[in-house]
Amino acid sequence: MKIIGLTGGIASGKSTVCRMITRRNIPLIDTDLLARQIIEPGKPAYKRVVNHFTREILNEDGTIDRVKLGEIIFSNEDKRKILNKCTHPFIRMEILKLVICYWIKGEKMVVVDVPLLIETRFNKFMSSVVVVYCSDQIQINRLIKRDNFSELIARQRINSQLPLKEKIKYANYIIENSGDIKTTEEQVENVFKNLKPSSLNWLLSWLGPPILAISLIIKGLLFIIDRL
Ligand SMILES: CC(C)(COP(=O)(O)OP(=O)(O)OC[C@H]1O[C@@H](n2cnc3c(N)ncnc32)[C@H](O)[C@@H]1O)[C@@H](O)C(=O)NCCC(=O)NCCS
Ligand SMILES: Nc1ncnc2c1ncn2[C@@H]1O[C@H](COP(=O)(O)OP(=O)(O)OP(=O)(O)O)[C@@H](O)[C@H]1O
Repeated sequence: MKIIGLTGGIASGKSTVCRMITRRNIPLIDTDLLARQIIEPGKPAYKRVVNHFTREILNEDGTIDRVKLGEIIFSNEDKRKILNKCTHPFIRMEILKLVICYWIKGEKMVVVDVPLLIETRFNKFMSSVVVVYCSDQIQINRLIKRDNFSELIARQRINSQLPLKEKIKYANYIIENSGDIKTTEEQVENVFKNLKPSSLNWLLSWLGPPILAISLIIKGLLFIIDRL
């Protein structure tokens, strides 16, 4: 199975492109959604996050106030690193579980939408990397408009990630999303026509998920050994 990593910058258009991908009946794993699920009360990362960030980040009903947590971590790099440490191992495990489910179902391709694909070096586990790109000015304008941020806050959030100009260096395919939706849709069509696995390719890439699983298990064991 081919595992396609889709990434980009904040508000560069990943979700917009993902909607086009799911309309093509290609399975998609949305890591922003996984990140939301693993910090729900009772879920594995919840306790870790609350221990580090205190009950100050909780809503009255005990759920994590995502707006408050966002304000803390996007204005403080050390705190952002702490949140990443609390959440990323669990997100990786959820991705792995879903990839294996799709593999068992016999899917030939799965797209994993990971905003921090390059920053976390998760791109190494992907068959191909697709970067959704747009110009700096358009990225900031779209972010301000969508989330109602001031320019300062928008810049702070953009600067918390590797610049898009750096990310495209790791891309096998770039989707240029500075233009209109129709132009983006045409590029999505072309990229995924190219990525469609041939039968021979499919046979070879069948080994993808087990290799991903073994690599992540080794990484987990090394992490545990390091902490002993
Ligand atoms: C900080 C949180 C609570 C903010 O939640 P909120 O609902 O406001 O935003 P959402 O999750 O939809 O993220 C929006 C975008 O912010 C960017 N972003 C999110 N987390 C991070 C981070 N740790 N570092 C840099 N950018 C990030 C991504 O581009 C993402 O697409 C949430 O993003 C979170 O838990 N982040 C840590 C987990 C993570 O790294 N997620 C990214 C996917 S792996
Ligand atoms: N080609 C386009 N033309 C006009 N508006 C667009 C285009 N692509 C995306 N947008 C708008 O820009 C905003 C950001 O797009 P989107 O939410 O898809 O980005 P994202 O990369 O998923 O963001 P995040 O990193 O925050 O999850 C949205 O309001 C979306 O409607």
